[in-house]
Amino acid sequence: MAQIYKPQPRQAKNKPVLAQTVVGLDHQGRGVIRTPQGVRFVANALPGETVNVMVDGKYTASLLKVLEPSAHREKPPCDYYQSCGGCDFQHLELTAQVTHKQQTVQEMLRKFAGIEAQAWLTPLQADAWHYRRRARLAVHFDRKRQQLTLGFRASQSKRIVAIDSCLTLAQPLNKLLKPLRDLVANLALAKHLGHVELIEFAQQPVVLLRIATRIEQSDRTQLEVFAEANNVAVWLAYEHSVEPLVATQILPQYHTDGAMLSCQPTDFIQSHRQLGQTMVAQALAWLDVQVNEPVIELFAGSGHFTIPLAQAGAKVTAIEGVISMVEQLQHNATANGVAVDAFCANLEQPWPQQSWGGKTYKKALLDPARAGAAMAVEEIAKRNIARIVYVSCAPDTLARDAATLKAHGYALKRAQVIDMFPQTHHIEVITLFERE
Ligand SMILES: C[S@@+](CC[C@H](N)C(=O)[O-])C[C@H]1O[C@@H](n2cnc3c(N)ncnc32)[C@H](O)[C@@H]1O
Repeated sequence: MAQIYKPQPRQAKNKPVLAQTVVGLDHQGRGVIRTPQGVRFVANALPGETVNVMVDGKYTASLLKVLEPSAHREKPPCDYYQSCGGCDFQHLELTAQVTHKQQTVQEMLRKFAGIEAQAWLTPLQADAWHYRRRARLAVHFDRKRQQLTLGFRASQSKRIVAIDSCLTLAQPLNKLLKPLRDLVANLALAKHLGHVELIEFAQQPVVLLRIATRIEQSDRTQLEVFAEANNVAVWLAYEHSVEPLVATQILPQYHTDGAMLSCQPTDFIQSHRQLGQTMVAQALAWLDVQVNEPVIELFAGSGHFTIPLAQAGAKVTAIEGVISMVEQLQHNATANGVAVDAFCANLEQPWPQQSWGGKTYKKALLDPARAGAAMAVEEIAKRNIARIVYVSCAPDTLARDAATLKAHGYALKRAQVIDMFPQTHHIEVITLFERE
């Protein structure tokens, strides 16, 4: 047989294996080590552990072996844990997760705002498994192999990890994973599907298909059979609109503290099936709302805090940036027999141009997205509002905004972690600021 030259596969560059002690945990839940080249962050490593690592980036190293484990290390119960990008804290015992979350907020407030909370309340916790009421599943149809993959993205990657079950997903959604995959694989639509969302609502779960084309009748029929068999509502989200598969389908509903609210399935809802309501009750208690007191609520969504505030007797002015959510909030107020002034505005802009910007408010409640509320806290502070409850899902922007409030004479009276995202490093915290 003729000999031909075959190139050898390129050897991966030999990188040294280092034995290191983990000296801390960063705000993304990664272990911190000090190597001769500088600080590196190591996913899955815990403080106090001795580990073998390989430096694989300017700021990162990968964990090869745990030589001496931490007393807080747990065996992750999920089969997909090493590959799926959804959870990153299953290897850490739950109490230690929550302690770490509180310490992270404390450190950020100290470092970026020079602030200590006057009191830290015991963290609010509920189910730590099967708690998530919203999930986005990635879909890929391999045309060559005629094969469908439905699952979560791998960590830091576009790769999809096919999953049959998820330990953090609410059970009514978890049960849908297998039948949903079988269904989607048979749809002509599978090739045009952006992704699929599963959302748990009060009446029944919603399966939301993000699609780029109109659907064929054969797909429609299959989806109707699936909806009936699994007691779910199917909704279709196009680029600029969302509609139910069945025209008579009513809007989904969710519970808030003392009320039932409707929303579009594409609207934001709090991710923990129990702690959403708990958090509203806590915010109302901390605001200590009095009857007829003027309260401004920012980043109001479809009324999750607004309606209970109005039910408690406050005269609420609610601001939200998405017009359809403002309309929904108004509808929810009417349906629950309360009056609310709701306005659509971009809260990154100053308020003087706004009709509601010139009114007097005694108290404020804000629940921004991760970007925080830089402009809104400037505006609140200028108005001499006595008491502010700020709910945050990002301690870095909370610390930045807390610095603004401190500069205007506010003190951080109380803070409390709400464990809204167990088994992940994500943090939710509720804070109370008052003028000194
Ligand atoms: C974390 S959600 C909270 C929603 C609501 N408070 C709840 O509990 O369901 C943040 C809300 O702020 C809105 N939002 C984000 N950026 C905004 C902006 N620049 N101006 C006004 N609203 C904004 C979003 O549309 C979303 O409804």
